[in-house]
Amino acid sequence: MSLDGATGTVRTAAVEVFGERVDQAARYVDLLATHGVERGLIGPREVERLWDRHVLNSAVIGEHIPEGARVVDVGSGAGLPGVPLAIARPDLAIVLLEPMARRVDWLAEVAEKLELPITIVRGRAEERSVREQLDGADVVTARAVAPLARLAGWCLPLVRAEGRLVALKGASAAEEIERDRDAVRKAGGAEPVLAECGKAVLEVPSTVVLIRRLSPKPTRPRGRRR
Ligand SMILES: C[S@@+](CC[C@H](N)C(=O)[O-])C[C@H]1O[C@@H](n2cnc3c(N)ncnc32)[C@H](O)[C@@H]1O
Repeated sequence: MSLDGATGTVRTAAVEVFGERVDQAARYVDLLATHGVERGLIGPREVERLWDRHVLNSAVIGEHIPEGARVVDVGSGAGLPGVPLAIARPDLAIVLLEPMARRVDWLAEVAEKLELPITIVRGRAEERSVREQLDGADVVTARAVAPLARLAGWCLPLVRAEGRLVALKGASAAEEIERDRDAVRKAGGAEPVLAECGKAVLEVPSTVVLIRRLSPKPTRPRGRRR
């Protein structure tokens, strides 16, 4: 399933998105299609659509990530979206956060084989030790980890004030925003914004929900009221 077997559209998109690092992306696709499937990290039926539905779809969220940002990818699993993002955007400092030992081992192997300068941390986003270690990120990314309300509660504490959560979502994104906007606000987020990315290169663009972390309100000095 390297780029040789891909359609012309996918090949053009891959070159556009990954540029001179397209071979590195192809090596990641091959790893997912072989060891990733053997180790149960990706379903066998996904192999046919690794490029468009997983790898390219993940990498294009970089459109919403500023140059040189410090990024934490929560719940990376097989490495999505963090690994394609790291390949497409070497300017980013990326941490992959994942609680399951088996998946952490896989991520470490991928990073080594692809020679990617990413950091892998084992833990859950809501754990105190993880918050202490990783807070202040410019951007937190997540795909298929939790509904928006829970995701905001887990991820926004890791984001610096005025930084953002970029959540890759499917067709349910608009409904999730309607349902969860109050919970997002309580978790310290601004109004969630629905956006598409990869429109110029993908047949089906990726849908993301963007949530800015609000700055804390200044506290009034006590005892000064007249
Ligand atoms: C359905 S998988 C999605 C993996 C990957 N993001 C993807 O799109 O293929 C959800 C992942 O989130 C991780 N996860 C679940 N709860 C988490 C938490 N509280 N903090 C960090 N990761 C979590 C799981 O271990 C799992 O790897």
